[in-house]
Amino acid sequence: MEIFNQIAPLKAFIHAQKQRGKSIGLVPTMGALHAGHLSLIEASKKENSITVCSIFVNPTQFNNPADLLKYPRTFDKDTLLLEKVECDAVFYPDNAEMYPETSLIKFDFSHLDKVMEGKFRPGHFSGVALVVSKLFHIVEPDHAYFGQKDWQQFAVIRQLSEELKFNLKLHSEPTSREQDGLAMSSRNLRLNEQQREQAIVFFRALSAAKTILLSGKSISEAKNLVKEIIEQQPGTILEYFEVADSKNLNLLENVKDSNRPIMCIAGFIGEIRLIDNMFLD
Ligand SMILES: Nc1ncnc2c1ncn2[C@@H]1O[C@H](COP(=O)(O)OP(=O)(O)OP(=O)(O)O)[C@@H](O)[C@H]1O
Ligand SMILES: CC(C)(CO)[C@@H](O)C(=O)[O-]
Ligand code: BAL
Repeated sequence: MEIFNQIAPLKAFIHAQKQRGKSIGLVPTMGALHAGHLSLIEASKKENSITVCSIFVNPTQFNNPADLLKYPRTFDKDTLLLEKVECDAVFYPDNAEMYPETSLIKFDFSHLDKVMEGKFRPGHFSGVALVVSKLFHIVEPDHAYFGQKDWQQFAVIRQLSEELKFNLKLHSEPTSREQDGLAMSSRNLRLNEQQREQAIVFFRALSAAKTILLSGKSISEAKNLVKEIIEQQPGTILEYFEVADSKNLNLLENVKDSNRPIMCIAGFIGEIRLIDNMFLD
């Protein structure tokens, strides 16, 4: 497996592969890899001759400096995992390689980045869009793979890719879960044993909301139920629970107003912020 810290040699590698007619799959990550990330690598390997995984903890997408500081960094373990699944190349740049001393560009996605994650993490999606644009420019992939767990991120990147005419196909892969249902997440590494048990509350709340929504109850009844479930679990705080149209992210008051509604949740276990989501079908 090739490891690149710099853009120029990575571009030369990609160029040589493309000249040989190889297709390129890109899996952007922030490292601290888990089975969810590896499922994206597997998906890319199935459809491409060369898979590139990027590992970069992107400072411009962090609205909370403590979150950036404490973000898990496990590069040595990550490379072992990537070797094991036979990823072809890793791009592991530092901040200076990716950003000028002063970064000025900001993105605004109108409604798409004003709700849910965008509302509670101002500037987050601007930072995501900026770094993903850079990665798409550098790697020029034929396919790029993202996880359903960050559904709003996928909607924003789809808009970005359409508007900027990136010539690639985007894929959203299903959320990999622990045995008890907890969505795998790099931030789970920060949970202590008790918090790890408590963290299942978000999956439990989504599952309970799905059951009552499918039985015909209203979204406001589902919101009350979710609030109740989270309040009953000590050490946890609900930030939001919303039901949205999965394409345009309009928040719904009635599930019948969308062809494919998705329930999205975010909250804190102690100071660790986690998100999850579930489709209603
Ligand atoms: N459980 C999962 N199953 C499938 N894909 C996932 C999962 N968790 C994250 N991903 C995807 O992996 C890619 C990289 O995500 P990232 O490195 O931020 O990991 P993460 O686990 O989401 O970390 P965190 O949420 O703590 O930032 C994203 O496209 C993300 O949606
Ligand atoms: C897409 C991404 C790698 C951009 O930094 C990040 O937001 C993530 O890991 O989901
Ligand atoms: N997986 C989303 C990246 C973030 O939380 O910043």
